[in-house]
Amino acid sequence: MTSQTNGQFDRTPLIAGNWKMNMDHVQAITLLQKLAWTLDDAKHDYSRAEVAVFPPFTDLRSVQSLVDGDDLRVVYGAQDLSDKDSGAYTGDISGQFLAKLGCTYVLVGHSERRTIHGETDEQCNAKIAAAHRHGLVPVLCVGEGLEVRQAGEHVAFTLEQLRGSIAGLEAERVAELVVAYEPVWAIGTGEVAGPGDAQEMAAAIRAELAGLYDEATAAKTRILYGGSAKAANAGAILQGKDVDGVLVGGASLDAGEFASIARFEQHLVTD
Ligand SMILES: O=C[C@H](O)COP(=O)(O)O
Repeated sequence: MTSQTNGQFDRTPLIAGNWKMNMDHVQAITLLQKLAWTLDDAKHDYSRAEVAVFPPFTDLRSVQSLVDGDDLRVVYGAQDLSDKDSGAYTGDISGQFLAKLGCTYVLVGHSERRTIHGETDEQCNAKIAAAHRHGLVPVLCVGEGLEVRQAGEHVAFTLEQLRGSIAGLEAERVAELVVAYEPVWAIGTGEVAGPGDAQEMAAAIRAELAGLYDEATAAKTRILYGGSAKAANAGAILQGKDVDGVLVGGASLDAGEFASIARFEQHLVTD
């Protein structure tokens, strides 16, 4: 079956699991092993959907050992990074350390970082630069809260976050960037934006990138949806032609459920 999400632009869908502050390093091994076995059993084709997990920092060395030791195809990243490379920044984690742990990706500006820790677009911008200094691909999270959505200002709000976070970025960096649209009101609530809402925002983000850069660059950026995504709704969400994957929180803690999301092509509604 041809992927309906990325066909003409050859964007490989990304199914990303953000474990948030769940799973210690022992539990991480069990969860990742189960996920890899489930995908292997299903003969998952990773070229049709890339699978990434984002464990807590303290799990990353164990995850690296398992991935390297068992030659797993699942890739991984961290949930945050410092905008600095080293120095007196107690509690912060350098992108240099993440690169050394084999991370491919790093989340930047997740709504929980923005709302709980007060991260600004300027800080996200500096963190994206730090990620690039260390060869990590940033997954930039943007999205509006409920009041903004109810006021009908969700597109303008989200695009402003996008512009602020990527200011000054070169086109080739934008082409490899992953943007995750996560409406805050849909995170961990069971409320899921409709497939139409996800596609509306993904298209608006792509159009904004095309305006800031050019069509060819914007056509390469992968845009994900996040917020109460699960196997039952992933197929519909991923029907959107500009939606190139999902950033999954709660449902990524269940290996079977997350593997089923990665196998979303089975859930696509075909004519
Ligand atoms: O990073 C993931 C998002 O915050 C979505 O979380 P959720 O799937 O638990 O709603």
